[in-house]
Amino acid sequence: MTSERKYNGVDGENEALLFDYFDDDDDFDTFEDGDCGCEEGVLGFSDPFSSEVKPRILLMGLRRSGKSSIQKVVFHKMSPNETLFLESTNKICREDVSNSSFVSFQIWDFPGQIDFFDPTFDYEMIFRGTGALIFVIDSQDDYVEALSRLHLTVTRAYKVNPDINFEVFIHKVDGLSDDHKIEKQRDIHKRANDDLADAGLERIHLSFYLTSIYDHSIFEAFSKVVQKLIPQLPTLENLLNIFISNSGIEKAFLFDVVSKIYIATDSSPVDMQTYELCCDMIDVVIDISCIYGLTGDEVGTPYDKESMAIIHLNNTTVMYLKEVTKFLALVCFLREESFERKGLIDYNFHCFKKAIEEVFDVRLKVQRSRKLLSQRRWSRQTVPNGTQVHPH
Ligand SMILES: Nc1nc2c(ncn2[C@@H]2O[C@H](COP(=O)(O)OP(=O)(O)OP(=O)(O)O)[C@@H](O)[C@H]2O)c(=O)[nH]1
Repeated sequence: MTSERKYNGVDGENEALLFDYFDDDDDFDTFEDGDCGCEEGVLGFSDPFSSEVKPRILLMGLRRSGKSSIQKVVFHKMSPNETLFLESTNKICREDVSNSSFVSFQIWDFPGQIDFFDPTFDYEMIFRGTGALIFVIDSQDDYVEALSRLHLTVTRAYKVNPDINFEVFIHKVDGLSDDHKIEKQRDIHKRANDDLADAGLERIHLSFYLTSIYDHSIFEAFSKVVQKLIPQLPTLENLLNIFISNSGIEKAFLFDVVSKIYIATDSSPVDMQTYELCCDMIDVVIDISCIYGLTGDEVGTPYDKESMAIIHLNNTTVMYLKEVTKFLALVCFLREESFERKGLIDYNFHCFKKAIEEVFDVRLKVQRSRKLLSQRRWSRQTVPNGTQVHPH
């Protein structure tokens, strides 16, 4: 479930517009449209008391590095081949992703050609509210320019907000052999870190991922980026560890069904094949349910409380999928002999699900109390006839 909103262009003559929108020191998430001088619907925060500040993920990199394709494939189910026809982005595109209470963030896709460090462009405001900055490097192209751009972006961003997670996607690796991939990663890793060391900024941590939209690597990389932004991650991992160790399960993933991002898994290592099998299983469940699960004129994903699936693989492994919440599914791998105790697994799953609901509840309560607090703050700043008084 995604909603897309586009900003006015920021290249050429429109650059100053963006500066105007952000021309304030406060976090704009709490502003009404009128307060920050933005065009109606541009920022579109209809609830001025909203305390939910969605983590912001920026997609940056040179032109044609693949930023828009990544966004379209991961969040719009666009097939990789269709991205060949994507036009170059000439506006900052913001997208709200809120598939579940846990997976809730904004993605900002930056046009490759903007002069990000133009003095009229308020990059400080953008970096201040950012949780993760994904820098996409086209591995099939010469990456010298991309590396210097990465260095410039990271150092500026770090100055404004040292808490940003810097994620480097070494992208389009589908055309490279395995040896070549590793070699490229090593080279890019070394050069990027050497540049930072030369600038005396060794403390900046860059994470590197080999990605392609033509396989599951892009979903896996995005999963890891998103997981770092989920404050409840250790709790979720802990719950999954307890669940699998008491149920004879070998591996379990908590998936966001729509995007196929896994938001948590137990602490055993993840291998790519297992992850791919989970994604395929989700596709099968959704496809079969779409064909046979809908009764009439219903629209949307036929994923509900009844959704579950069991697949027996030919290597004595069983895959078990169950609905956890409206948007989340648990996908488990276990041996056939462990699956004989399905009753126990289902009971443990019931307890696991309840625990997840409790984690959601705590989050909701925190949000409500924050909202109440900010409402009180606003009403104190408002005189009886409703005119707003700006505090000095
Ligand atoms: N081989 C390969 N091609 C890719 C991959 N990802 C994107 N591309 C191609 O790269 C080209 C550029 O992709 P875009 O998504 O438009 O790039 P962008 O970074 O958004 O470009 P700008 O909007 O100009 O900044 C398209 O033809 C895509 O099909 C990938 O993983 N592998």
